[in-house]
Amino acid sequence: MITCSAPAKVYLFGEHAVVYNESAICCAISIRTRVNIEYSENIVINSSLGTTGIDYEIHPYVSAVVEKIRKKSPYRGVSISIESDIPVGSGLGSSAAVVVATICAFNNLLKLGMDKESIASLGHSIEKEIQGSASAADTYVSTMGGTISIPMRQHLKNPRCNLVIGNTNVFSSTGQLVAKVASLKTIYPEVITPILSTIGKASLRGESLLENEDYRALGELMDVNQGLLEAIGVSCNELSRLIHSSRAAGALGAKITGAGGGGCMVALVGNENIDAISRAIKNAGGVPIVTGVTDSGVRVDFDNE
Ligand SMILES: Nc1ncnc2c1ncn2[C@@H]1O[C@H](COP(=O)(O)OP(=O)(O)O)[C@@H](O)[C@H]1O
Ligand SMILES: C[C@@](O)(CCOP(=O)(O)O)CC(=O)O
Ligand SMILES: [Mg+2]
Repeated sequence: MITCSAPAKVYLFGEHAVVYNESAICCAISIRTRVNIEYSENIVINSSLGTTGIDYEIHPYVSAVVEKIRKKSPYRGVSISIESDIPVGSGLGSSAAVVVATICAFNNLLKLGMDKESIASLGHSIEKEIQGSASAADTYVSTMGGTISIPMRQHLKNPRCNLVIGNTNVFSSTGQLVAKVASLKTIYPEVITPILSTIGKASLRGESLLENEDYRALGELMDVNQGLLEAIGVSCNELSRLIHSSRAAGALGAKITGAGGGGCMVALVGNENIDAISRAIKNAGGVPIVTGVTDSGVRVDFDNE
């Protein structure tokens, strides 16, 4: 049996815009998905979503990994069992974490010799295939850990601040939200393209603010980024309520993380305000998760093969 795990992520800047090659800043966070794998007679995939074989309805991402790896290196069967602390369909990159941890598990079981760059790259091609179109951000950050600017794939300083996430518990599908932005961009290219490019500029400015540890300005620009996400139609009442409540309770900045339309927001928070902001999120109907950045990307947790 082999167990590999990979982290969730939040976007400080740049979701959606990054799909169009604009800049983004992502942080890997200390919430993980673990994938156990062992040889078996046939293919079994077990998770909180159900127990299946190759099944693109229930387990599209894991099924795609199983089939892609089989083409690279044929094997008879495996049993895959997934345990995850990452809420599914909520903007924290559960799809990327499960893809990357599953590839890593195969890499060790079948001794494929893939390095982290090739794990991230195969992960990205699978996100693209299942999601329709996808940036490299989620799979790259989940593979490498830390704070990373995309598309340059540069490691940045981790923010020395807390991240308080608020989950609306409203499920959203990344593929659908990405398609919604694509459709707006096709209908109103002269309006939507500059918004996406302004998000990219906020992210680039965010890189130097992070370097200088100017968290007040970083938070202010995260709020600007949120305004632009509202403009492209990826927020919702529940998210806006959590975002405004955490700002009122003293967050340095607060915005959606990930695809939006439900799922999670993230607030940048100084030490003194963690409790007040968690309470504000709860009172506004959300579930708070206090977390921080992890440098630990995908890793092998257990291997007795
Ligand atoms: N623990 C898990 N086990 C199996 N599949 C998972 C798991 N977590 C996520 N997935 C897959 O990822 C999909 C959600 O991905 P997505 O819509 O991109 O949302 P997000 O990545 O923001 O959580 C799920 O519908 C499922 O196919
Ligand atoms: C909206 C997007 O920028 C991020 C999606 O993140 P998540 O799947 O909602 O965690 C899409 C992408 O980068 O592929
Ligand atoms: Mg996803």
